Amino acid sequence: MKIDKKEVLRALENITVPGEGQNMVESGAVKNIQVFGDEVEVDITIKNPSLQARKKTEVEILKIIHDKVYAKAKIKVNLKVEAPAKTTVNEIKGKPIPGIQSIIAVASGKGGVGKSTVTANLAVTLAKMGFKVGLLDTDIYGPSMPIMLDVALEKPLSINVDGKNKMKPVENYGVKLLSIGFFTQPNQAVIWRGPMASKALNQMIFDAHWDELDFLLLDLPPGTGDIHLSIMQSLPVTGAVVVSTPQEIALADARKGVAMFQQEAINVPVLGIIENMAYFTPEELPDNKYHIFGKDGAKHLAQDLKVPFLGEIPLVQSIREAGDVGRPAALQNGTPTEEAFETLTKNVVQELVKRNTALPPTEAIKITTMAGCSAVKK
Ligand SMILES: Nc1ncnc2c1ncn2[C@@H]1O[C@H](COP(=O)(O)OP(=O)(O)OP(=O)(O)O)[C@@H](O)[C@H]1O
Repeated sequence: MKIDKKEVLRALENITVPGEGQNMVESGAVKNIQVFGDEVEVDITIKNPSLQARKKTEVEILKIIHDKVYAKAKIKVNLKVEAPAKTTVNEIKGKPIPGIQSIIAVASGKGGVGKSTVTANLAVTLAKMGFKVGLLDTDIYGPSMPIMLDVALEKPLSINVDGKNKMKPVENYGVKLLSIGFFTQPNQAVIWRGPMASKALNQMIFDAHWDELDFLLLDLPPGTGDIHLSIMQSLPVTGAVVVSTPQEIALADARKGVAMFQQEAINVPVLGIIENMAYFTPEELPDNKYHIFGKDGAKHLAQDLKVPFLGEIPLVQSIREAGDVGRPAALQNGTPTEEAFETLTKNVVQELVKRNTALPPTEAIKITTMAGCSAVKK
């Protein structure tokens, strides 16, 4: 009996490789077929490396050739596995929050590096640029955003939306704000455990009427603890920025911050690193730069970690004062500070656009274990 190669091909068109949509001929999995009388040799390459997939492929090839071509054919299957290169892109699929285009998490490894100050200024700058902006202050350890946006004495109202009671964010300078700070007494130390905090955060996200937003900024608590994991678990974060000063100990923690977002279980794209307090410029000597905390530390860290460097913000007395009186410095007109925040904000938006064209949407992350997150307290 002489087997016809074309018949073998036709037979193989009836079966697929496990996990691949097209039949194995169409998908290109079948690389070669050789026939010698009643002997058939099939070379096939599959992507799925599991033993089950390899066995199934082999058995199905034998079966279909025996069924459709020749019941006594002597068949040899040469199976090769070529798993696709593991992508470093975000594999997490998106379940976006209706109406919210992008969620940007602002993190810092170390406390006090100016993460909240930078977040508040990013928010008002985005609003000045005409974007619809929301800001969620998730810093359970020290929610400072109500003060920075001068709404500390206000409270979110309850409104009815489609028959449901929703929390209406407080708004100032074109920025909608919800903060843990609205629900605690001003001098009350908030010592919340992860699950409590995450419940409150969930309410501020899903039981709030944010309406349409181009950007929702998240002011994360400092560090890389379980609250961060809780947030990543419940929110489709589009990208993260990490704020650091150029100082060595801040940089070491910023490195941990970047690593936290990049670890496999979280895998949120890092849009870049921001250097705050990059240098000091006295008001009376605006051209002088004193690198109090070191020079270009965060820039070098960004290069080292191969993430974008988003810009530097100087240490300026008026930035601190503006934060204290609740009118972010970026609201100034025509000052170098306003300019610095504008450049920074443009860079963040640019990186976000790049990210959105390169990667799929981020889904709320399903973390089942905290293993691998070295900074998580046991
Ligand atoms: N560029 C800057 N120039 C001057 N002062 C600044 C600057 N950035 C931040 N500050 C001041 O530094 C202090 C700490 O800033 P901020 O509260 O924003 O830090 P943080 O990183 O959010 O802190 P934490 O996360 O620990 O609450 C504040 O008093 C703030 O006004």
